[in-house]
Amino acid sequence: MELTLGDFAWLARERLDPGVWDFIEGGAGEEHTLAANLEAFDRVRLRPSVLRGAVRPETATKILGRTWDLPVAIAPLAYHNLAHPLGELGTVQGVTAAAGVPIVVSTFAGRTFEELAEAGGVPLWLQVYCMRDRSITEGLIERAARAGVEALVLTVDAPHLGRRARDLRNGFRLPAGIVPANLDGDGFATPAEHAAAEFAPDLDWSVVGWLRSISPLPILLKGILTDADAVRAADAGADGIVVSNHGGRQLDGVPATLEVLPEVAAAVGGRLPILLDGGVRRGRDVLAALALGADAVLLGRPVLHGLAVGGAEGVTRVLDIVRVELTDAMSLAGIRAIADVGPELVRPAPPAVPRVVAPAVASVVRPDAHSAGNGAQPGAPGAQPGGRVLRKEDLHSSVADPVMDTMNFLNEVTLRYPEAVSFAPGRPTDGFFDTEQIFTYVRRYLEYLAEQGDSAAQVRDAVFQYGPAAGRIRELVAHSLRADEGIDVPPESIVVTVGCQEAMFLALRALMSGPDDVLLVSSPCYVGITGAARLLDIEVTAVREGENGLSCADLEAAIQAERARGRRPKAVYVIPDHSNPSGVTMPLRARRELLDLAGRLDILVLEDSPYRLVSPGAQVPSLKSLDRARRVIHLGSYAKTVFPGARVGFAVADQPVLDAGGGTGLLADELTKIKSMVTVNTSPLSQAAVAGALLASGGRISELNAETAAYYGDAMRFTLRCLEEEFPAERRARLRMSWNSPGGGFFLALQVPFRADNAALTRSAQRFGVIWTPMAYFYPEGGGHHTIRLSISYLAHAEIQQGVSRLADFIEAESAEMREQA
Ligand SMILES: Cc1cc2nc3c(=O)[nH]c(=O)nc-3n(C[C@H](O)[C@H](O)[C@H](O)COP(=O)(O)O)c2cc1C
Repeated sequence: MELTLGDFAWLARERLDPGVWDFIEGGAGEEHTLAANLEAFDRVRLRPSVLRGAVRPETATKILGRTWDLPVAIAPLAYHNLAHPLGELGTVQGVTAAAGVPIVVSTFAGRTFEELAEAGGVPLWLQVYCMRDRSITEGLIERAARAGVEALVLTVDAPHLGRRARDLRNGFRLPAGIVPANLDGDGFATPAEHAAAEFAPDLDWSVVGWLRSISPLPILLKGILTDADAVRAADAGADGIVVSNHGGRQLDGVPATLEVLPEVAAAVGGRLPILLDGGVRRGRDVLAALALGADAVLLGRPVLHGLAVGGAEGVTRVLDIVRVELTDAMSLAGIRAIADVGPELVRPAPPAVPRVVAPAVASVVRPDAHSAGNGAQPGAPGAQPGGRVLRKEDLHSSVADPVMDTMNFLNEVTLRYPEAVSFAPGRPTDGFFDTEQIFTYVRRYLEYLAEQGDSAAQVRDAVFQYGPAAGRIRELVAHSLRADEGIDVPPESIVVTVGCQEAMFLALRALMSGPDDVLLVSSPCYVGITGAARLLDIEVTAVREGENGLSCADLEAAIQAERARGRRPKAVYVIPDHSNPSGVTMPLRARRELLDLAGRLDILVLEDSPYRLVSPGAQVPSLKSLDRARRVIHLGSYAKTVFPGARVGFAVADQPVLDAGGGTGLLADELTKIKSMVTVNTSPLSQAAVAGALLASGGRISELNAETAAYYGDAMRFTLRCLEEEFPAERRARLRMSWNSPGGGFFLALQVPFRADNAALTRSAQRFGVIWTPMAYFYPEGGGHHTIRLSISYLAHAEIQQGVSRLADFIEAESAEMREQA
């Protein structure tokens, strides 16, 4: 059961399309003002008077000659039908059932004034945006007045709409069929564009006189934030003002409305009624606003939340909650009637603490059931008002880097559209996992230790205790590398890591020693390496990949260019086999050239190759196996070959390191030192499981994966066949699309004529039930906007077939839309 308006917010979020949720919830800029509105109310402390006998407080109040059941009206909100098909009709019905309070109907209402007047018994006011073409505004006001509207609320803070990042990121457009019911014309689909074209940008105070000249209705000005403007409003003849920052949707950085209220109230000195909106979420917030000088408040987003959750009844419940909370607060504070509320009710506010507001869908983890039910405010699950809150800008800049957020959006889309076929996850198929295997593997390893002569206590400690930082299973890894890959290195040159990600991190930390050091990467590039570089403040230079992976000529040019700028390119990172994300494989000749270039230009090569042994057929020799000059640091992973839950990877770092005293060690020793301060050691239990798998296959991980590799190979071929069938040559040419045909790995790259960004992905998931990864995520220097990454590893044939067919519908629709816009 919903007990607070916060409960309604959570539920609404689950029900609404993410783009619509962001449109409703979002604010301008970095949403500081949006957060400030809420936080200002959080900081208010009330001073109750006890033993006042206030048994049943009276909540009615009189505004502009009319009695309201509560000092609360409904703020103008465009297009209620985004929240519920009933639109404003539901709001009117819901409010009528709850309380006699006015509803301010937006210029952009989705229902006609006539319908609304017919539907309910509460006063309707009209919110007015003044258009460049005043005859439109005049016509709107006349029509509203004929339908019985009782007051005009001119919005004065919107010469155009504020820059709302969420809408821009989402490419938000009003869904088909959502149009203003009381305006003629078109071009409404993108509210910001429409406003820029149609709103009068040059209004001055004379607009009040103009309104007065065309309508006898009371005029309120909405969007006043300073004492000076409040006085001007009174002088210009306004009948009331609304202290508002448009719910944080216009100029980001203006103060919370509650903060400016006392100064405005003092300046107005009772000449006009003062309404306030922005952040009212509880009955006690109403009391706080009244105590600080408002005559009433307007309720904004919570009304849409109620509508989304339960239509008209939802709106009734939202208002009921406000009424119950207000009555409760009045009664506990010893207040009998609204007229008794005065400044003595509030204590001076404690200092501001930044507050978290409902975050953009693009960057959140879904609310869990726990936080949905406990009345927490949206976006701040578990946040304690007054507790320590950190500012993001005070944290390391990497946390605000889009590269760190890329996968969140994908996860969010995947969770939101569980029915969609997803070509996004690069995870291994579950088909070959068997829970019993883990026990078998661990047992196998422990038996091996005993066979090697370890005592019972040593065997026990091998899994129960911390282990050596460099790893316990280095001999087995070395043996397997020799047997499978022809990589012949001593065990001491190996460090067993927590996944390959830690191996990358250690290698970068050790190699990159100064601000001029540069890491070269291919572009597109796996985000794990660019993310690790970002965490370590390492500069990355991207080199465009061709059909055969990195071109050595381009790489050489990039290295020389960096050197010419006084920088030190130290290493290049490559995935030479069936790369993530592009699926590209470097031919043998290119590998030899790369090693030659590394020698000539004195750089190291970081080779990451997780897909080799789960790909069908013979593989091109790895760079490390061809490396005769210890130029290659091989970064290994058992995620695809054994199982990702083990989180076991390794680095082969056999490069000698000389110290100042002339001593020599291996780079692996240095990585081990760093590791001891990062993860101490890789879980011995996980190492035991991986070691068991290595032992079970005599070190030949390729043999262990023969069936798996055949499965992935088959999935790749089947996907390519489905693409051929869906897009025969003629259709492919018409749509200007193409794709590559990797012989293994998990990924392929599809070129499309339209922009394959997050907005397109959302449309694809929502309307066509198919999810993919925008390749642009993987371009460190920007680009890839017309490419899609498809992963084949996780889907059965039937899903692949259905997914490709949905993809075809999506691509047709996007291409048609693109043609229309051209
Ligand atoms: C989805 C949405 C649409 C809005 N549409 C309008 C509008 O058409 N005209 C207007 O003056 N204000 C509009 N506003 C601003 C509200 O009237 C109000 O100032 C704000 O929502 C109050 O803050 P709150 O949502 O924190 O209660 C809109 C706000 C939202 C959230």
